[in-house]
Amino acid sequence: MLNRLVIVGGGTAGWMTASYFKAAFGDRIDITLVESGNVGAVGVGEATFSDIRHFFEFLGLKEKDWMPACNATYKLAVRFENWREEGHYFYHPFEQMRSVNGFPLADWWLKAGPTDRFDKDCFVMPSVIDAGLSPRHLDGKLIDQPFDEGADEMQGLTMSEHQGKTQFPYAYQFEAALLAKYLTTYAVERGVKHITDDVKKVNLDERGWISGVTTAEHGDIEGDLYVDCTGFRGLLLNQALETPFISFADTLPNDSAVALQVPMDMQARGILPCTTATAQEAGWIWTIPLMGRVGTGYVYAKDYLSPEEAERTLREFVGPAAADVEANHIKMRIGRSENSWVNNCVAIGLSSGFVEPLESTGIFFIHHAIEQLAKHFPDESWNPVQRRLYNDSVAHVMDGIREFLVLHYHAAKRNDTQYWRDAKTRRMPDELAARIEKWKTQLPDSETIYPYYHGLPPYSYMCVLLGMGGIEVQASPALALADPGAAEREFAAIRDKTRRLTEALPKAYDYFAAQA
Ligand SMILES: Cc1cc2nc3c(=O)[nH]c(=O)nc-3n(C[C@H](O)[C@H](O)[C@H](O)COP(=O)(O)OP(=O)(O)OC[C@H]3O[C@@H](n4cnc5c(N)ncnc54)[C@H](O)[C@@H]3O)c2cc1C
Ligand SMILES: N[C@@H](Cc1c[nH]c2cc(Cl)ccc12)C(=O)O
Repeated sequence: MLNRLVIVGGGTAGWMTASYFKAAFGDRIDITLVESGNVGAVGVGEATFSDIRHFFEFLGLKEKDWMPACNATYKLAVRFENWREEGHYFYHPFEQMRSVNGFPLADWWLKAGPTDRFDKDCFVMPSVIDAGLSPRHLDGKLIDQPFDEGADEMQGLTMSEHQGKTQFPYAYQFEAALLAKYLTTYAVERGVKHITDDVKKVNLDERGWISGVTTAEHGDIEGDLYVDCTGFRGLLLNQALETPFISFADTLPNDSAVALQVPMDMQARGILPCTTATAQEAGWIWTIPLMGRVGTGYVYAKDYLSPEEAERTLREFVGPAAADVEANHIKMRIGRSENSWVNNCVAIGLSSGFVEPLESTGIFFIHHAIEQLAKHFPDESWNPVQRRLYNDSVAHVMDGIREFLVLHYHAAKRNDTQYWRDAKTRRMPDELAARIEKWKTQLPDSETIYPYYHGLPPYSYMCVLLGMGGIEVQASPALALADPGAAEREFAAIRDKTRRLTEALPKAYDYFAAQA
């Protein structure tokens, strides 16, 4: 029975992988994780999809177990600021689009004669976020959602099995290094062997399969399946096995970032419970509120901006609080490995692929890859069909998210710099151009978005199209014949629920302070 896993790399990918497989297979799997004490983790990666709750549920962890240890907060949406024009913002929330008489409410919104805030008219959460509120009451009760932690609907489902059933109203934001540290303890307590050392050589047999890794001080480490969690360098998959990397640079130009971890009195500042993406002259700045600090960074294209200019802009954006904070400059490898599982090596995390952090998808990629590896875990036959099924699923998720991110830049109305003008004319994935033509006539639905599971529902595409404002969309002609009464009642119900929640819910900071 194949049951010896050797994981190289101890960032978020390495420790999520180690923890998950110990939770999945217990003592029936032998896991060694080796991580360098000299080569740091990338040091960012703080916001998630709401699906990450399946990961913590699978590990048997409740929010109260891990959130305080990771300075974590809730993320109710991504807030896009200044993507349409200066001063405009909209949300991409974790809230399903309601449907009236078979048409999405956004379609009725278009027919009714749009206001400038489709999100506040069609969803409840944007107003909850604007008010800086928590989605849980001080007693921990979640706003009326169909399920909560530990509910039957959460048990045993992978993310892909769960999508479309119910939409949990929030995701998480946490300090990446603290999560890796928390998961290290979780994994080592359950038997993972942790070695701090540098892998100096990846040894291949005559077939080109990995026979072991040689470390600087702990000799050779041998296993059955090797998991490359070495980040952008792809030490095992891309370097040792020479697996080609497919660049997405022709459609996603942002290849650089500069990050700051800014200590902050969050009680005085207050917590806006979302990740904010503020458009800039040559990219965008993320702002992620955590307990005790703010994570922020400028994601940009080096063809349009130098690292020095990016850092200067970021420091001006943050203000005096950034004065004594050291900047972390990062070169991002944008794209994906041709295959993430080759022979007996599987890459998970940045070593597998990455598409810039605009919608916080890096950790979603890790979680998806882990679930798929558990699903397709090999036996002695090393059935190539398992590898093919795995590689197809991982490639689809990355290719789908790539399309979704490219849509953001093509749909953004602003055109005040060469960067934003080029965003309109830059090549896009062939299929996306065809999809956009359809969406100009009919809002996205499950038939017209990227056809394979990639973690996003049609309403996410509606949010981008209606929020960014650069692509004209129209209401379904059929609505001209339909009775608007039901839609009007739905809009009124949203306004009523918004009023009740914004009157009843606690401030986000107050909720977390009460849980501490
Ligand atoms: C600017 C930026 C912002 C991001 N924001 C988000 C976000 O908001 N949400 C999100 O989901 N994702 C985000 N991501 C992606 C996220 O950071 C990564 O998915 C996550 O950190 C996982 O990284 P990793 O573990 O694959 O690699 P890394 O964190 O780089 O870890 C690599 C590991 O390999 C080890 N290593 C390297 N070489 C050797 C060697 N020779 N021997 C032994 N060990 C070695 C290192 O010590 C380290 O432990 C962001 C990425 C970037 C670049
Ligand atoms: N499965 C993802 C899809 C999703 C639905 N809404 C959002 C909003 C944002 Cl900011 C990211 C992702 C999503 C999930 O439920 O997290």
